Amino acid sequence: MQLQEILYGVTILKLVGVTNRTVTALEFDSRKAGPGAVFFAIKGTMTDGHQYIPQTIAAGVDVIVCEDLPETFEDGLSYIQVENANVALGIMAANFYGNPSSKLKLVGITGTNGKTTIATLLFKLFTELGYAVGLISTVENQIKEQVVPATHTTPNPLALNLLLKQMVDAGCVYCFMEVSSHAVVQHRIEGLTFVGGVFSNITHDHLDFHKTFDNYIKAKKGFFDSLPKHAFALTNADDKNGQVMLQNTRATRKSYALKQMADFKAKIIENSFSGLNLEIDQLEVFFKLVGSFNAYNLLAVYGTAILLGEDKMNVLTVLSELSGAEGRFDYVANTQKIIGIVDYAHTPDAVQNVLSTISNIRKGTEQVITVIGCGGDRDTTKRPVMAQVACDWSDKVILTSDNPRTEDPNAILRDMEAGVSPTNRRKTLTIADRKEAIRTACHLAKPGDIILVAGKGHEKYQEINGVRYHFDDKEILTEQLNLIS
Ligand SMILES: CC(=O)N[C@H]1[C@@H](OP(=O)(O)OP(=O)(O)OC[C@H]2O[C@@H](n3ccc(=O)[nH]c3=O)[C@H](O)[C@@H]2O)O[C@H](CO)[C@@H](O)[C@@H]1O[C@H](C)C(=O)N[C@@H](C)C(=O)N[C@H](CCC(=O)O)C(=O)O
Ligand SMILES: Nc1ncnc2c1ncn2[C@@H]1O[C@H](COP(=O)(O)OP(=O)(O)OP(=O)(O)O)[C@@H](O)[C@H]1O
Ligand SMILES: N[C@H](CCC[C@H](N)C(=O)O)C(=O)O
Ligand SMILES: [Mg+2]
Repeated sequence: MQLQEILYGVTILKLVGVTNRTVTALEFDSRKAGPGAVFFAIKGTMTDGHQYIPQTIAAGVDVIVCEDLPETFEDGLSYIQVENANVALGIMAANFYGNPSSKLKLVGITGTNGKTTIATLLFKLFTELGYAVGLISTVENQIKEQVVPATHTTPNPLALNLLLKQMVDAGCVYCFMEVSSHAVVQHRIEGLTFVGGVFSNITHDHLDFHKTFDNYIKAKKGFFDSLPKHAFALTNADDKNGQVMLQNTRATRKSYALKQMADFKAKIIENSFSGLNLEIDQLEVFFKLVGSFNAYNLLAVYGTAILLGEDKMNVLTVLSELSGAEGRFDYVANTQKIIGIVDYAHTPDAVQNVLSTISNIRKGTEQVITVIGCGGDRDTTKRPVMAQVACDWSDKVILTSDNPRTEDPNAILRDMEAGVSPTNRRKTLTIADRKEAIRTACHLAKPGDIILVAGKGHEKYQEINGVRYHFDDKEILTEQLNLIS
């Protein structure tokens, strides 16, 4: 492809060299760049891509996109100075792959909790309704029935546009994708055309990256600010910041809520371990998903489907048959009727939602035993709060490791313990080995008790010092529950 075609829509501050040259690849990692590639020098959180420019030139790269031009230029090469290399990467990645997002109907879902659930339900719903659909999510990406492993919630612009192109080539009509706050700030979604945006909620998370809650709100809002006029923007009116999200959007504003006036309304009639009975748009429907927070997710899915022109009855009929996403309120029971629940709750709000759901459903005498840890190299301020919430809502809590990544697991546990009040201390144990923690919870449980293993959901690994060891909460919980039955 010609460089000048790929540059369409990019604001160039300064150009050195020609643009009528052929480009065969785009790359932002010097270690992968070679002849025919354009190298993007990105200022990251760990290092500055500009320092690798000489290496990429030595490897045969002949086009450099950067924010700071080098002091000297090599003959025959092209240097393109832009204000923000991430923005240029997004736009050029979209151009390079033929702007696939404009060739299907792309809907983005953002918010602290619920993105995977909403995106996955939309994927399943539209597939059942007979469409060819794509999915981009934390658990996995999908091109119709083909599964493509996910590395991020929202992939980098190159991986993202390649996936979208593969979806278009496979005949997909819709794509439902999660839009993380990191993706908005790092412009991973720059250059994409959305037909709709959905907001789930915003609570405490990722303050290591965004620094303040205000910045975090702005990041999520940035997605709605960038939506085009013909798109819809569907928000949760019950969330304190639901309206803020849509303040400056050009898109058509729509809302859903359980408590406020909204375009799409629902009421919880019954919430049990077998599912949710909702009154939705004056119809009473039973859904297989458990927990009042899922009433919001279901309503968001319903609203989106209606805004995309689907028939109300068809949507509700299919939706009532669907199960949720893997590792979200996933439960197993043994012959002694001990219930084990695996859930991806990894924020204070999600932990509280899951535990309050359990507490609303249980009959009263059973104990709730929670096994919980916090990830390393992530927001440290959520650690004591998550431990506190777990203690406040459980009869026993076992603090354990999540993905320590490069941190000392015991240091993470000390941060969590700081949130445990003196009165809660007597119901808390600390067992760093996650398998041992789950095993202990199973041994402490009596018939009828409920064990919640929170934080890792669908993850099939535990990351310790850069190595991912096989680890599956549901597998271990099932094995341990069977051993004692
Ligand atoms: C904090 C963060 O989001 N980091 C992402 C970011 O990396 P970065 O900005 O830190 O990059 P860096 O390591 O400083 O390097 C800067 C530049 O130099 C380049 N480089 C670096 C070394 C070298 O030898 N040569 C070279 O060219 C790098 O390729 C990069 O272009 O850009 C990279 C490429 O796109 C991502 O892989 C990386 O994700 C890391 C692995 C990550 O863990 N991200 C998480 C926090 C994340 O994105 N999570 C969200 C939300 C999760 C959720 O709540 O669902 C997600 O969307 O997944
Ligand atoms: N609407 C909701 N409100 C509050 N909590 C929720 C909601 N939906 C799901 N949760 C809780 O949050 C956890 C994560 O849900 P889900 O994976 O759908 O969210 P996510 O936004 O995709 O998370 P991530 O940012 O990690 O990808 C669930 O396991 C559940 O405990
Ligand atoms: N996708 C989120 C969730 C992490 C879940 C938890 N298991 C952890 O490792 O912290 C993140 O990267 O922050
Ligand atoms: Mg997700």
